[in-house]
Parts: sequence; C-alpha cells; structure tokens
Amino acid sequence: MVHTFALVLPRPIMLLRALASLAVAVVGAQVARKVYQFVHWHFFSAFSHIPGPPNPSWIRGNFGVLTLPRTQEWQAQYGPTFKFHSLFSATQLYTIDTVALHRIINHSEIYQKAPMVRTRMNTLLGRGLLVTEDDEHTKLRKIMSPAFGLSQVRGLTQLFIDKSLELSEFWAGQPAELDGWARIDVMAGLKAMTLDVIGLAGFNYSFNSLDKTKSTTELDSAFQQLFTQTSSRNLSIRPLIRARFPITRFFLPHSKKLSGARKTMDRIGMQLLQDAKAQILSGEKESDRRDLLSLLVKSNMSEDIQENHRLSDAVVVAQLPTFFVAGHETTSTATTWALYALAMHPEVQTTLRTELLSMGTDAPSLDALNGLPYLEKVVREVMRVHSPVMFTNRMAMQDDILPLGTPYTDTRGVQHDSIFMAKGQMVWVPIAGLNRDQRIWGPDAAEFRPDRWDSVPEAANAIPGVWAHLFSFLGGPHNCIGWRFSLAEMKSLLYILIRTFDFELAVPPESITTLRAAVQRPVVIGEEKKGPQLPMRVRRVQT
Ligand code: HEM
Repeated sequence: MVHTFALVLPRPIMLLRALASLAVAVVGAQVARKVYQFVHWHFFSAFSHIPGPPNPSWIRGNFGVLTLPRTQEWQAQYGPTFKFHSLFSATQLYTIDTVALHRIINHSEIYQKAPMVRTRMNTLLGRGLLVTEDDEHTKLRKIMSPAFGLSQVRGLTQLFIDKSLELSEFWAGQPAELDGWARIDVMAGLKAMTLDVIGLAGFNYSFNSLDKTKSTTELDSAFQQLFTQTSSRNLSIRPLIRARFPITRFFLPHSKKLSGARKTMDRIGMQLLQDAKAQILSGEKESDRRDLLSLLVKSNMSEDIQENHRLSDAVVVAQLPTFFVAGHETTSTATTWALYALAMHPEVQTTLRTELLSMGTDAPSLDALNGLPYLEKVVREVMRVHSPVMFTNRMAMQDDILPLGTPYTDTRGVQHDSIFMAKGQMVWVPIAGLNRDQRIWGPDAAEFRPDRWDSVPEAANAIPGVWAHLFSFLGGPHNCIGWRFSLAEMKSLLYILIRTFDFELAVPPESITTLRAAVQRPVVIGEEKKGPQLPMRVRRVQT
C-alpha cells in the first residue's frame, strides 16, 4: 500500500522527501559524532584526567568567570596547564607553557582557528587574511607583507605624526574649565585618529573621522554598523547559532543591518579597486608602490595565473573590513591604556615628557622615535600589562602530541610531559596570561613598571612572540601583520600627545573596568551602556 502511494507521488515531492531524509541523516551523523566526542573526552580519554576547576554550569561551563584574575588563581592552583569547561561543557585546554605554546602557534597546519570562529568572522568581516588558513593564507600573507615591512612603515611615520597633531588640535579646541582642564573621552578621539590612519595608509580612503565639520562618509556609517556587530556587547544569538550549527544557515538569514553594511562595504571596496586599477593602467600610480591597496591590485591584475598569484576582485575587496577593524581597534585600545597607565603613574608621565621634549622637533622620523629609550620602555610595559588582545583560541585539526616544558600531574597522580590532543580539541591561548606570568616577571608581574625593561628576565626569552619578550602580537605564521605599523603609530601618538598635554583620570580609578572580550577596552562602572570609554582631564602642558 505504502509502495503504491509512493509511486503515485508527484516527482518534486519525492525529491523533497529524499532531500529531507538526506538532511536528517547528515544532521544525525553530526550529532552522533559530537555526542561520541563529548562522552569520550569527558569520561574515557587521557584529557578527562587533566586537572582543572570544577564545572559550575552545564550550559555556560566556566565561561562566565573566565577573567584574567580567575585564570591566574587557577594557574596557582593547577599549574601552567589545566583544563576548563567552555560553552555547553565542552572541555578546553588552557596553557601558558611556552614549549606547548611554541608548538601551537608555529604549527598552523595542526592548530588553526576553529571552523566555527572562522565562520563567524567571515560573516562579519568577509574572507580576509584573519580567517584564511593553509595555502590561501600563505599566498595572501606573501602578497601583503611588504605593505607592513620596516621601510614602508618608515615612510608612513609622517602620516602618523600629522594625524596625531590633528588629534591634539582637536582636543586643544575642546571646552575647558577655568583651571584649563577639559574633560575628554580619549578613547573616542584615538579611535577616530587610528581609523583615519588605516583608511589612508591602507586604501587611500579618507574617513575624515577627526574632521567634525565634514559629514560622516557612507563607508564610515557602514563600518560603524558592522563594528557594533563585532562588539561583544552586541553579540546576538543568531550569528552564534549559525556558526555553531551550519545547517541553520539555510533558514536563519543574516540580520538586515549586517547584510546592508556588508553590501555597502563591498560596493565601495569594489569602487576603490576599480579606481586603483584605472590609475595603474593610465600610469597615474607608480608601479613600485607598496601600500596595501596597490599590492593587492597588482596581484589582482597579475598575469601569473600558473603560479596562482592572481587575486580575484572578491578576495581584494574582502580585505578592507578586516584591515579597517584589525588596524584601528587594537592600536587605539593600546594607546588608551597607555594614557591610563601614565595618568595612574604621574612620575612616569613626567619622565617620559622630559625625554620627548628634549627632542627639538615636531616631526621625528621612525628611527628618531625608536631611539628614545624611555618611550620604548613605556610602550613595552603598556603592551605587557595591558595586552589589548587578551587571548585567542586554536583547534587541533589532527591528532597531535603536545610537548610541555613543565609536566602536569593528572587526577590519578601520574606525571606527564606531553598531552595527547585529539582532532577537534580546543586550546585557549592566553596572551595576557603569559605577558603577566609571575614565573617570568616575578611577584610584581601585574604592576606597571617601565624600568623592569632595563634588565629583561632570562625566562622571557622563551616567549614565542614576533616582538621579542612579549606575546601581545602572537608569533608564528599568524602573527600580527601590522605589529610594526602599530608600534610606530602608537609611538607617534604618545610623542605628540605627551609633549602637548597633561593627562589625569576624570573618574575614580576603581570605577574603571573592562568588558569580557578578546579586545580589552575600558568601561566606566554605571555607564556600561555608553560602551568603551576613558574619560580623562586633559590640559595643555604648563611651561
Ligand atoms: C596594539 C595593536 C595590535 C595588537 C595587540 C594586535 C594583535 C594581534 C594578534 C594577537 C593577532 C593574532 C590573532 C590570531 O591569530 O588569533 C593579530 C593578527 C592580525 N593583525 Fe594585529 N594587532 C594590532 C594591530 C594591528 C594593526 C595596526 C593591523 C593592520 C594594520 C593588524 C592586522 C592584523 C591582521 C590582518 C592579523 C591576521 C594575521 C594573520 O592571520 O596572518 N593588527 N593581531
């Protein structure tokens, strides 16, 4: 009877039924694999015997309390390597063991950003450098690296200085009290300055964020829209579900705001690309230019198809949002923390100012900036104590034996000098945790003390960072491509701002906290709705 009925069903319905059965089978297989992994890792694998804090919630795991002080307490209790529970009680390895971290960040064929994380980034920012892996990543990195090399950054220093001067003029024009102090949210100004810089330096695009007389550009509005979506306060559940359960992407579309912002960015990106191509073809643009857009466009126009060097239009356009976000958010956060630290340590602010004022120029070269020893110590200490990017994660894409410098003792009392990482296992890479590790920096590791850089502890040599002795820009093939750019920009900002202004906090220090997110930005307790900010009292240096 059933057979007869099936035979008379119209073809489209039979097709739909077959597709539905297939979808159920695929989802069923995925769920079964996840359940198997979960049970195996939790109860039967060697991983299940790694010590770590108890799991307070099956849904949130230890996620709700995963702060720097808490992880430091766990380090003291369980050692540099332990296990914790993330969302839905999935186990995750935490390690500040430099031998293990060295392998994790240098073997990017084994340890990669988890597919779920990449999907989420892809949705927000497009298929930029941040989300690519393997050959695609190597190719992009090779093309773009010259835009961030020393000689290119040297050439950009005048732009960093000019934009820093523009910011200082903007602040100098803010209404002040009778005593000369003006109350300013320094983070807002620094964000505007760094966005202007990456727009011009990377893509020859003027955001004009600092020029309040000009109206906001279309790209700026789209960017702000996109940016609020990337902020941790605005994480809606929809993208998380889409990233975690790929099948839901068929029936859960992106939010309208996000789709609209992405469309605008893609359209303007395409226009910038077409303009740059036309300029190159007409000979208006010199062919040896090494700014990011020129390098991307040259690869886009390359005839070297055999070598697979040609980049599609879509890949070029996809780099814009990535660089706009990665290129301004972090540097503005780092410089905000620098001003915070200098306000909290007035004696350091005075010493720095004396050094900077000893230079008789408003337009120092990069070499001159790099030749200022106290500025170097201050910047290093800011990047150590206030690492703007707190952490990142990696997933083992294949089984691996992870070596450890410091063995751990499992819950049965057995000592191990390595960990078996099964394919799919996640590891937390604690950037700030390692930068403040007391085993390296001593008991005062959390204190801001620039003079500690006079004699770097021997143990800091083991930190596998691209910028020696610090993990702030990570290391290995995915190290921060913009690290030199960022340091030069930050030094230029401090050079101009500290020579021009005195800085004090405008709110009590205990009212400043941070949101729990990968990028640590300050917020004022009671004013969380305003988002990240740092209100300061700013006054022209009294001579
Ligand atoms: C203080 C400033 C900065 C800090 C602390 C910082 C930190 C980092 C870190 C930790 C990573 C590795 C992320 C991971 O693999 O999980 C990274 C990657 C990256 N950063 Fe930065 N960054 C800064 C400034 C910049 C600037 C100014 C740019 C661009 C102009 C930039 C562009 C990128 C890009 C494109 C990547 C991806 C690199 C790759 O995967 O090959 N960053 N950054």
